Amino acid sequence: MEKITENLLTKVIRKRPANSFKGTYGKVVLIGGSQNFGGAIIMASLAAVYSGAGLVTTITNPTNQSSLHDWLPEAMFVDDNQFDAAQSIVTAANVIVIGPGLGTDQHALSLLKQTFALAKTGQVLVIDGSALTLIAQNNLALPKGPLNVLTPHQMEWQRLSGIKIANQTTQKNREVANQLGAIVVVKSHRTQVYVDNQVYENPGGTPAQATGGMGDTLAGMIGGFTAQFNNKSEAVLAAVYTHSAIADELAKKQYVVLPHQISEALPTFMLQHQGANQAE
Ligand SMILES: NC(=O)C1=CN([C@@H]2O[C@H](COP(=O)(O)OP(=O)(O)OC[C@H]3O[C@@H](n4cnc5c(N)ncnc54)[C@H](O)[C@@H]3O)[C@@H](O)[C@H]2O)[C@@H](O)CC1
Ligand SMILES: Nc1ncnc2c1ncn2[C@@H]1O[C@H](COP(=O)(O)OP(=O)(O)O)[C@@H](O)[C@H]1O
Ligand SMILES: [Mg+2]
Repeated sequence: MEKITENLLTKVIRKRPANSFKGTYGKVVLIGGSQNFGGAIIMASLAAVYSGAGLVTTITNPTNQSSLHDWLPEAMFVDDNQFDAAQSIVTAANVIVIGPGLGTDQHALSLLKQTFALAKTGQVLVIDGSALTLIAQNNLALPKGPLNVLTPHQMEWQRLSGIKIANQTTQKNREVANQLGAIVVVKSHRTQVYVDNQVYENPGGTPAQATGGMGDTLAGMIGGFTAQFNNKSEAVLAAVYTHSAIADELAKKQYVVLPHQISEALPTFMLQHQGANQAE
C-alpha cells in the first residue's frame, strides 16, 4: 500500500493560466440537504467553491436557501422539489456531488434515482452520506456512464459492501471496489483510497476532525478538485490529502477543527502548494 505524499499536490494543483475564466474551472452541482440536514449540503457547497470550482449550483430543500446564501452567495440555488426543471443544469455539470444530508426518505430516493438516470459519460459523480445508505438499502446499481467516486465512512462502507467494519481489510475492500468499478474513499482516522486497482493510505488526519460535517466538506472538496484538475484519480487523492493536511495544521492551535474552517483555509493552502502552469 502506498502513502499519498505532499509531492502530489504540486502535480495536481496548477497555477491558473492568465487566459481563463470561470468556465475553465468546471461546473459542480451538489444535491442534498433535507429540511433537517441543510448544514451538510451547505458545508459541501462551501468546500466546492473554496477549492476553486468555477460555477456551483446547490439543489436542496427550499428551507435551506437563505442559510446557503448567507454562507455562500457564490452558489446558485435550485429547489429540490423542482428537480425536473433543473435537469439541464445537472446534465451540463462536469461534476455532480450527491448525498450530504440528503436523508433516506422517498423524496431522497427519487432524487437519487433521477440523478443516476441523468449522469453520463464524461461526468464525475461523487456519492456520499445518505446516498450511499440509499444505494445499500435499495440495492441500486451505480450508473454506468460517469466516473463514480464513493466516499463512505466505515459504517456506510459496511452497508454498501457487506464487509463488517472489523473485517474491512485492504484485500476485501479492493475486491468490492473493483466490482463496483468506482474510486472508493474509505474514511476513518486513516483514510484509504481504492483507485485504479491501487490502494493509497492518507498519512494525515487528527481526532480534532471528529465532528459532524467533516465528511460533507471532503465530498465538496473532491467535487471542486475533480472539476478543475485533469487527472481525476490524482485529483481525488490530492483532495483527501489536502483535507487532513489543513486539519493537522489548524489542530496545532485548536482542540477541535470545524469543517467550515477547512474550507476557509483552502485558498491559501492551495496557493502555497500550487505547481507551475503546464504551459510555463
Ligand atoms: N449538519 C448536518 O446537517 C449534518 C448532516 N449529516 C448528514 O447526516 C446523514 C447521516 O450521516 P451519519 O454519518 O451522521 O449517520 P450514519 O447513520 O450513516 O452513520 C453513523 C453511524 O456509523 C457509525 N460509524 C462507524 N464507524 C464510523 C466512522 N469511521 N465514521 C463515522 N461513523 C462511523 C457510527 O457509530 C454511527 O452509528 C448524512 O447524509 C450526512 O451527510 C452529517 O454529516 C452530520 C452533520
Ligand atoms: N480521529 C480522526 N482522525 C482523522 N480523521 C478523522 C477522524 N475522525 C474523523 N475524521 C475524518 O473526518 C471525516 C468524517 O466523515 P463523515 O463521518 O462522513 O462525516 P460527516 O458525514 O459528519 O460529514 C472523514 O474524512 C474522516 O477521515
Ligand atoms: Mg458523511
